[in-house]
Amino acid sequence: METTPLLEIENLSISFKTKRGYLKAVNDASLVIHEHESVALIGESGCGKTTLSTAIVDILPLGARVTEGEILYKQSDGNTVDLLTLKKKKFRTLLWSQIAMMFQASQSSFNPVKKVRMDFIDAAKAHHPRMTEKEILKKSEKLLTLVMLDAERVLNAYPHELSGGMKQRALLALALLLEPKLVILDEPTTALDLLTQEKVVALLNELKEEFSFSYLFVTHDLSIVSELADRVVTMYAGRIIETAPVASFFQQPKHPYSRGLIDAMPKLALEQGELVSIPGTPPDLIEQTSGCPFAPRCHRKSSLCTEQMPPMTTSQDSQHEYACWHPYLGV
Ligand SMILES: Nc1ncnc2c1ncn2[C@@H]1O[C@H](COP(=O)(O)OP(=O)(O)OP(=O)(O)O)[C@@H](O)[C@H]1O
Repeated sequence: METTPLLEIENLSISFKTKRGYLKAVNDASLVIHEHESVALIGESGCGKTTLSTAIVDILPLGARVTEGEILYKQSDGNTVDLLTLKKKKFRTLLWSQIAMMFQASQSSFNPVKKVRMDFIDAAKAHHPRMTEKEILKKSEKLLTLVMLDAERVLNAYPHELSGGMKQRALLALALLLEPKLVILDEPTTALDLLTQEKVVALLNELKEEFSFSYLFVTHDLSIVSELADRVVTMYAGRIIETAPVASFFQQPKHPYSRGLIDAMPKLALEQGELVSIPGTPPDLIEQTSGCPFAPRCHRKSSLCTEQMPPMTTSQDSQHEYACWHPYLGV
């Protein structure tokens, strides 16, 4: 595995201004994505996955503000820039050409009154004005075929003429058009039926091999994580609480929350026996407490847990990083 960092998120905090006060959706999060690496961001609903990933591509929702941190990106020319302080114009040149995204809401990003071909042509022309339409369409056809679509039909269709699954795959082809180095996918398979899900996961793996880019993908589905990720990052209450290589994550999760997620996973749990859900619900992120945010739901907690937030610790074999006073060690 190549270990050159492509994206380094350092001590990132993001708050939403709400009627009840500031809600800290991302809290001091640090995360590295290496070149050619596929990283899965997991955690229950509302733990900050989408907020963190939208910050990378500068599409934070209204009311959200980065209060601290850096997002360092190594550009194709080798220079590193902080995406958070980059001028808008420069940022736009990076977007799609080096960093592409496919978000839950992005199915509606096709222009509803134009044929799909125009989205491909406009995207390519914006970055490569000298590319001819013929060249763009040839490349688009190749990519659409790769994602198992009838290229001619899709390019000549209006978005509403395509099913959800077709649109999702067409978006993937569009995201790859400019050969980005990093692709950010938010719930890439959520809108798809099981069979199409399997195809898309297989396809994402193939595409990664063919184009050797990096993925950051957000998902609730741990079975996809096991098939697609090289490394897993667990978030809870806006914090990153564990990161580990995928095999080690599933075999020996250190943080009780990661273990809880695995035990609550139907497909994986059934093979091993019982399926157990995590009691309770994530905390209100407006009320920040000093201890570990998972403590109220954790069966391993001690008084220390409710008093002090555990620091990020590296496991003895250097495989895991976890923030827990009472991790599962030697399992
Ligand atoms: N527009 C908004 N205004 C106020 N709070 C928000 C807004 N969007 C998200 N939040 C809050 O920020 C926190 C993190 O939300 P986020 O959507 O990033 O979580 P998530 O892990 O991606 O959840 P999901 O898996 O459901 O997409 C949650 O507490 C959520 O309620």
